[in-house]
Amino acid sequence: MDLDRLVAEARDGTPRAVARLISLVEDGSPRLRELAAALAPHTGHARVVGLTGSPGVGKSTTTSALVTALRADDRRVGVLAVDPSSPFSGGALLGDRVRMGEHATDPGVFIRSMATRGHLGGLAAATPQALRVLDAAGCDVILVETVGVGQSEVEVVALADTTVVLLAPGMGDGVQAAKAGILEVGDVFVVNKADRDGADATVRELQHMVSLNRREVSGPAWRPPVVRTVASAGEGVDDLVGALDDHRAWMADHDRLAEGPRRRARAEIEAIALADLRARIRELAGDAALGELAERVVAGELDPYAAADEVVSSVRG
Ligand SMILES: Nc1nc2c(ncn2[C@@H]2O[C@H](COP(=O)(O)OP(=O)(O)OP(=O)(O)O)[C@@H](O)[C@H]2O)c(=O)[nH]1
Repeated sequence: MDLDRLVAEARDGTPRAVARLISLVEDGSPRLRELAAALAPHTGHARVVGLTGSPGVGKSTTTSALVTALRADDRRVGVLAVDPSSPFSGGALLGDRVRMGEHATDPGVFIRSMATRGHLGGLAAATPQALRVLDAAGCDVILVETVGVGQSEVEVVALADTTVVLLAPGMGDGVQAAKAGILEVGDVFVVNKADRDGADATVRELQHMVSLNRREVSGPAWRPPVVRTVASAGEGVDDLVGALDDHRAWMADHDRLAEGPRRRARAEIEAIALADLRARIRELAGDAALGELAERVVAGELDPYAAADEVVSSVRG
């Protein structure tokens, strides 16, 4: 496979090339190192918006409505749906095309879901790599959507430049959000299904929680807005786009635009390094040396920390 040609085709906006490159990422291809080098000169343009929220809160509907709004503004859009709990790639799943049906044939939109079947560094490494593929493909905005609100989902959306947390009235979502730690990562909060009873109460509860949650910071702090939407009717979506742009502008004004890319790079480097170390330790596991260390720990001659020190120093060596 000619990687340079694939990258060139992806840069021309060929959906098949983009899809193949993301598959390489997903599968943990041995050529990822080469791919990272080939993509590097063509990245750094896209802004990444993460969306998270409980199942059923309206993430897909909101994402789709956002795509419509961004396309009306002639921005090229990537959508990456990440499911940390699923071993299945959605790349070829019908579900995506159904979910994003109206955008499936728009050449200005790339839609892709991703699992990390073979990727050693897991999502922390795979997500930034997939984002770079979409960035190189010329996306102005990439929407990263996760399924659910568990810890790993929160970690994924926190890799974004702007993180959107969605809630809906009457789901006890505020409490759940606090538990899952998503109040800390939210730059913009959305109360979707604002056509339902209890929307005002949810907005108030959220505004209160967000104000309590504001950490002591030395410099000026961004105040996360709470936006009301009825995504299924497209209502409030322009306000959401406005809030995203406001956050972007605020970050630019405060010289903080590099924070997102830096966070992604850190997560990626750490994940790759850890995966590499783990692989080397596993290699050692087949080795007589590790068996010997285990024997000595069992016999009480060595404590496990000292044994681990020996493993680490032999991996280093
Ligand atoms: N009343 C109302 N219904 C909505 C609104 N937005 C979405 N829905 C409906 O809520 C249901 C769930 O929406 P999805 O967009 O699939 O929700 P999701 O959060 O992506 O759900 P998962 O895919 O399960 O994570 C669908 O039937 C939508 O039509 C809204 O603003 N008001």
